[in-house]
Amino acid sequence: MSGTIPASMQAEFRARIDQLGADGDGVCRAEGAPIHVRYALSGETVLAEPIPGRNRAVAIEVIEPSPYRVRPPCSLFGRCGGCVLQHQSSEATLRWKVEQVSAALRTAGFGLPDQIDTAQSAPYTRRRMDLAIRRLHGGALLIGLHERGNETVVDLDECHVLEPALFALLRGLRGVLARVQAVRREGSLLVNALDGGADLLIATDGPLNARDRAILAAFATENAIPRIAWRAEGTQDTPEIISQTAPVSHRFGDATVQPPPGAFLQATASGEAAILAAVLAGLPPKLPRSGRIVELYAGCGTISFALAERARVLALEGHAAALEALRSAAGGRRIETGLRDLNRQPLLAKDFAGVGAIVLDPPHAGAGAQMREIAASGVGHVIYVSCNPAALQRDASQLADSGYVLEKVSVIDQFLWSARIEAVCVFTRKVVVRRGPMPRPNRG
Ligand SMILES: C[S@@+](CC[C@H](N)C(=O)[O-])C[C@H]1O[C@@H](n2cnc3c(N)ncnc32)[C@H](O)[C@@H]1O
Repeated sequence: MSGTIPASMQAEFRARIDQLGADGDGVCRAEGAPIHVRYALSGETVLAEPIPGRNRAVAIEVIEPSPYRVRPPCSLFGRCGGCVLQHQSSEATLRWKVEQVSAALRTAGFGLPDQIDTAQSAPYTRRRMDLAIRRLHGGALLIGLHERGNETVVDLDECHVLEPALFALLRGLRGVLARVQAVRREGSLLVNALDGGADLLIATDGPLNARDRAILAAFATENAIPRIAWRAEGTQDTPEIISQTAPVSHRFGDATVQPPPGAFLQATASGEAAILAAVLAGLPPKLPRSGRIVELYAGCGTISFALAERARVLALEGHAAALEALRSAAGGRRIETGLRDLNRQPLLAKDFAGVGAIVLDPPHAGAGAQMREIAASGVGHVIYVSCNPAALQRDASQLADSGYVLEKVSVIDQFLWSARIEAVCVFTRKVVVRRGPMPRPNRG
C-alpha cells in the first residue's frame, strides 16, 4: 500500500470501518481508496488521526464500538509492535483469521470444506521470540520489540505472550547486556525455549571482548542456560558458541534433536501440536508402511519424526545446520535427509513418481518455483503448512489449476493478538500413482 491520505482528510476524520485488513488494521474507504486505521475494528465508527505522509491513520476515539472490542490486557499495547489485536476478543480474532485463510483459498479457486478446524494458543505460551536490543545515550539498555512502522525499541517490561520463564530471563539479561561493551548502539536477541533449557542467540554491533564473554558465561551458569551463541549484528554468519553449560536438546515425538543456535521452532508447543495433528490427519488413510512421503522445508524435523511413524520420509531442507540437527537425530528411523535449496533447485515433477504424499512448510514467501513442480506431479495428497495467506493463495492456485480439490483446512492461531496466521491445508487429486524410484536427495 502506498500514497498518502487524501487532502480532504488531512485533519482528524470520522471513519466507518468496513473490515480488517491483512495487517489487522481497520480499513475504511476515502475517495475510493482504502485507508488503514490502526486499533479500529470492523463495523466500528472511530475518530481517526492521519499518520503524516502515509495513507494510514490511528483511531484516537471510538464513537461506535464493535461488540467484540475488549480492554487490551497489556499496558504496552499501542506502542509495542508485537501485538496489533489485543483490543478484539480472541474468539473474534480467530474467526477473522479463519476468514482470511478462507478468502485466500476461495480466490485460489477452491470450494471450502463444510468444517474448518481451529486451534488457538493461550497467553504466556510463546517459546520463541526475536527481540531488538538498543543502548540509550546514558548507557541503559532496552530489550523489546520495535514500534509499528519505525525503529524505536519498546522495552518489554510487560508481556502477555511470552512464557513466564523466558520473560524472567529477559529481566536479568537486560542488566547483563548493559555491561557488555559489544552492544554499542544496537543488537538483537533470539530466544528459544527448548525442552532442555533456554537457547540464546545474541547479535551485537561491536565485537565481543574477553570481559564480555566472561559476563555472558557467568550469566549462563547462574541461570542454567545450556547455550549462548553470538554473531555480528546484521550478518547471517555462523554463530559462535560463547557458553555451553549443558547439551542443547529438544524433543520432537520420541526423537531428541540438538537444534542449532537461532533454529526455527514453531512459536508455541500447542501450535506445534495442532500443526502436527492436522498434517497427520491429512495423510492418505491407506498409506502403506512401505509408502513414501516427501517433506519439503523440513527444518530440524518438527514434522519429520511424526511422519516417519507412518511411512518412509525424504526430508529436504535448505539450511545446513538445521538439516544436520535432523539428520543426527534420525538414526534408526525411516528418514532420509537432503540439503537442497528448493528455490534454486526445486524437485521436479518427475522426481515425485511413486510418492504417496507431499508435505511442505515453506517460509513466508511461499514455495516459489517448487510449487509448479508439485502441482504438475499429480501426487494424490499435498499437505501445505502455511504461515502466510497471501503466499498460500498464490501457491494453492497452481494446485487448483492442476485439478486438486481442497479436503481439509485447519487454522492455527499461535501468534496470539498478532495478524500472523498459520494454516494446514490438505489437497487431494485422484490419480493413478506412477511407480518409480525414491527421489534422490542432493547432498550438500
Ligand atoms: C516455516 S519453516 C518450517 C520448518 C519446519 N517444517 C518446522 O516446522 O520446524 C521453513 C523452513 O524452510 C527452510 N527454507 C527456507 N528457504 C528454503 C529454500 N529455498 N530451500 C529449502 N529450504 C528453505 C528454512 O530454513 C526453514 O527451516
